[in-house]
Amino acid sequence: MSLLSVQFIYRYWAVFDVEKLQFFKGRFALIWVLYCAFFGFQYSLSTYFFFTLDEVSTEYFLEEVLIRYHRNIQEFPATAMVAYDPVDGSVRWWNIMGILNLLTVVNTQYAVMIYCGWSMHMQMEDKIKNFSGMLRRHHRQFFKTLVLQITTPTVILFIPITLIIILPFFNLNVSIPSGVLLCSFTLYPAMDSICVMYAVSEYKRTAIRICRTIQKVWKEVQRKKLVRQYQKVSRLPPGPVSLPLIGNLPQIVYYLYTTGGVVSTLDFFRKRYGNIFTLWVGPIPHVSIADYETSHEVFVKNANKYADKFHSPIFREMRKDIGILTANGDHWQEMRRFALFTFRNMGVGKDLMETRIMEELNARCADIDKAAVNGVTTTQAAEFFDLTVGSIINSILVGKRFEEHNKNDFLKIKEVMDASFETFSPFDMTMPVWILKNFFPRRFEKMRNGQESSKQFAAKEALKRIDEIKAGRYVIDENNFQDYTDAFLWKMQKDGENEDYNVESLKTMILDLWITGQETTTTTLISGFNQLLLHSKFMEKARAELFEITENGSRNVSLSDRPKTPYLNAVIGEIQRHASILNVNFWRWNNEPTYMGGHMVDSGALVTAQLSALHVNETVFEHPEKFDPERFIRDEKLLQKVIPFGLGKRSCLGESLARSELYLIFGNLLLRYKFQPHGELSTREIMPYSAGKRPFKLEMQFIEV
Ligand code: HEM
Repeated sequence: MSLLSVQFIYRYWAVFDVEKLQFFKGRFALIWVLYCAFFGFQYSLSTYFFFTLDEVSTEYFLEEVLIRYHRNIQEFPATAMVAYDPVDGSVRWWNIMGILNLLTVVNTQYAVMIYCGWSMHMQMEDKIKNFSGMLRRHHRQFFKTLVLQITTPTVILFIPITLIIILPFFNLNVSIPSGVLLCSFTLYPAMDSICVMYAVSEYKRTAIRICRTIQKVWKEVQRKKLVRQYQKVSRLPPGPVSLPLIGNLPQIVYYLYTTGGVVSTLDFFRKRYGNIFTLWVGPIPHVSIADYETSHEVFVKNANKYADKFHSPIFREMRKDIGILTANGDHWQEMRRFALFTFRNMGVGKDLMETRIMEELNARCADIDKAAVNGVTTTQAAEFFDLTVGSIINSILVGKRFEEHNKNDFLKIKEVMDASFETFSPFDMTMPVWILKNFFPRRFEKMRNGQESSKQFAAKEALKRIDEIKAGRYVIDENNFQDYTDAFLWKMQKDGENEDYNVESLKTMILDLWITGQETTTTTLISGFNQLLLHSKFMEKARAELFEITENGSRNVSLSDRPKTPYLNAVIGEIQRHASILNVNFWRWNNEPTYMGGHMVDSGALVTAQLSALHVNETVFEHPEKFDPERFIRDEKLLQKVIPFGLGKRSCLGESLARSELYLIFGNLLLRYKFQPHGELSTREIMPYSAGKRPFKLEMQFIEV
């Protein structure tokens, strides 16, 4: 403030008494500095002496500061003004003197400025009328600048400060929003320069020139981008008109809103632009293929080209390219090869695995039978299938089954994983990591911790085994691995720990296989029973077929029965087509320009076989919205066009296991029980806006046949 009042004095003399300014030449210019320093010191010393924290003010602010800022006021340097003693109401003169001193400093400056300013306002025009035109303009502009320069801080700085100082006098119980005040204080330096640029025409012209140059450069960049984007777009498969930088986001958001979900939006674009279409998500073109032939041509015939998946920045940061689900390159290849090899050795798709699946199913059915009242058990489908499928995958991975007595272990793993996945929103998946880390640090930490604890929970048994091996209480039988963990640890023992085989990648692999193997199969089973309950005639026909081939249910249905059950196969095919559990399939990088369905797709684009859009393509599946297993009886070849497990190098690793589970669970449950809904059935899509679907809430009754 004293700096501003110096400027007022200077201007005043420049107009009315230029002679006086001569006095301040050379070392006498220091007088201006001394003037400012004098008031500055007075202000600082009075703050230091009068506003030091004492017992009363500490006590007074302790709770308030703790509640508002979560800090203890005694732990950082602070000054405080408390006008009255909160206990006995006596005036705290020491603080009052400080306040009076501040007011004196401020008001002295205002007095000087008001006197100089008012005199100039009244008499300046008369005084400068004989000056040259340019000088007159300069004087006017400098005066205007000074008025603006003092008005701005008065409004955004001094009035709020005065309020803070004055209010304690009146012992008013008001809460001042300190965040807003701090913002307005910090605006001051910027406002000061803007005032000068606004009032002084030379500065104003320069500022406008700089802005115009920036605008020109920006336009040029946009024009080049637009041209490049146009060139790219004209070669890519068709799609809606895209804008620079944001691409088709406005259209995507609009159609998500108007059509009610991701699948209907993709279906809308497919109908409008054909079976292969491009959507620009931000600056990256995403090519969706929604017919079987082109998908096959791209992802099977040219499989090697499409092995690399696109992973969102946050997953790249957290997963460090380890595991299988969110990894690429040599490590991914090795992990996939090893997992397939191990699953095969453990009998996936063969008798050995059938025995494991049936053991789990029998155990669950025993629980159902035990709970039956007059042959009827009512249960949540999610609980039944979660436990069955979770137990299968857990026993394959770490050799531990879930039963009634340790059901809570399973529920805990699932709860931790669900919570972890629910923290990831589409926003987190698209934002660069530095933005999340710097602007949303708590959210970022929550997501990271969620991932870590999911990994820790899923791999708990494997970590225990490592300790047991070290303590000599467990020895791996290399001729008879009990589970995936045995096989992995054996590889680590044999070859030594290396960048592919180490404890961290074992933990990540267990988590990845858990995630991919559990929710997918459960969602399909629940969605399937929901449809069968809605269309019981198909359930009855499938059951009749099963009775016929098992001599009236005198034995279990086995995987070897598959060729003899075309109706059940058709029912499962239709369940998978209809459930189509991924709304959006994983994206792959297109690493070199390639023709797809007659269109050239540039390198750098993302491509996928859009399974959900493919499964509702009416040119392939007539009335796709209808649940109609008999479409596959009428046309046997149509079943090939249902591809719920994807295609090519990154297709589902657990396809064989999942197919066995679906066949044995649907087949044997239909053979053992009749089913009825308990409560309302749903036809509504769950989470239509997310990348994957979630299981229905389905309560049903198991009725002994
Ligand atoms: C009905 C059940 C299942 C369905 C519908 C399903 C579907 C899928 C789909 C669509 C993909 C992505 C394919 C692509 O990118 O084009 C996938 C990937 C994967 N699935 Fe499954 N899946 C199921 C069960 C399982 C099971 C039981 C496992 C076994 C543990 C499993 C393990 C995986 C893995 C590891 C991947 C990633 C493969 C990679 O990136 O290389 N899935 N699954």
